[in-house]
Amino acid sequence: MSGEADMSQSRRSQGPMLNFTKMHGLGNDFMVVDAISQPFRLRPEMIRELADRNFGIGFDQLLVVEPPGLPDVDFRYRIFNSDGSEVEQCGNGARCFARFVRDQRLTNKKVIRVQTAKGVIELRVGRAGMVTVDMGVPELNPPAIPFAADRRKDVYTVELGGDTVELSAVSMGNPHGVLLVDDVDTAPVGEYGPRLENHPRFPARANIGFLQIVDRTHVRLRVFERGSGETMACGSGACAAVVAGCLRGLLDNRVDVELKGGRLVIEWQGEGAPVMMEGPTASVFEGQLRLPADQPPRRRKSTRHSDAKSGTNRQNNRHRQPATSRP
Ligand SMILES: N[C@@H](CCC[C@H](N)C(=O)O)C(=O)O
Repeated sequence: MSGEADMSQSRRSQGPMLNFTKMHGLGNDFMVVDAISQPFRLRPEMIRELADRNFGIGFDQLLVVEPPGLPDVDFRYRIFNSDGSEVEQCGNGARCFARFVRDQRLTNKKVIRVQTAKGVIELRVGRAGMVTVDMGVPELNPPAIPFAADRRKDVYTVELGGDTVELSAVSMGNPHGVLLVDDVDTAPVGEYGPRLENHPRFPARANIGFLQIVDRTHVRLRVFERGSGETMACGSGACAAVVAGCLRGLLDNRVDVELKGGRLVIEWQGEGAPVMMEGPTASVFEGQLRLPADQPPRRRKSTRHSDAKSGTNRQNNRHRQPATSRP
């Protein structure tokens, strides 16, 4: 399926066309763009317009594929929330990213190393669209999350305008607060989500997870995402929730996380170990949209040559600084 979006009503003059792919991981949906062959510039207000589900394409996050800026890394991965803010991590997006770079034949590797704003993550492509992501070691030290606290604890008490809530604070590259609830279906996601997202104890804002323990290997989870609102699934939120549940002694090392959009398998062996996330990816349609006129020059089109040694397109292996897309 393919389509063309005309976003020209908000534009004075018209620029080149941009190819994109609409994808999702358990209903957490993305617009994914190859900015290696199509360097582009989008301002935050344009991202907000494109993300709009009535007036735009509609997505939770925009994912941008760029050339890496480090040696021994295949790509750089940039993530923008639907409010236009650039963020450090997106777990469901990372799986879709892996599928996208293979579908677009930007690489034929099955293990792909990707530079994010918070370090390098490794993506492993499996069968039938399944991808496993090494999401790195969770950060629990309050200033690094960032979360305001005088010392590290597994559970913090937070004042919320007259109420008090208990939450765990975890960074998976991006900040998360995780609350335990009896039943996700009746959890106050719409009320507490935005208030905790913007709580002064999370100076960079946060994603807020509502975690129901079913048993030691099975949980249910809803996540109110920073900059996007409640989504059908949040991969980094699922990782943070399992870390929080393990820290409280409630979970085993391998847990099925049931989200509105489906199920992820999360594994964590404990302090100092990376969190592994396994789940599906889906490609929905390809489209084109016309960019505003103020775009960086396009590179000359050339045939893609697969590098026999690395498996990644040679063009991509040049370590270019700085970023080619500047939303
Ligand atoms: N949907 C994501 C997380 C996207 C970023 C998040 N909203 C943030 O601001 O940190 C996931 O699957 O992890």
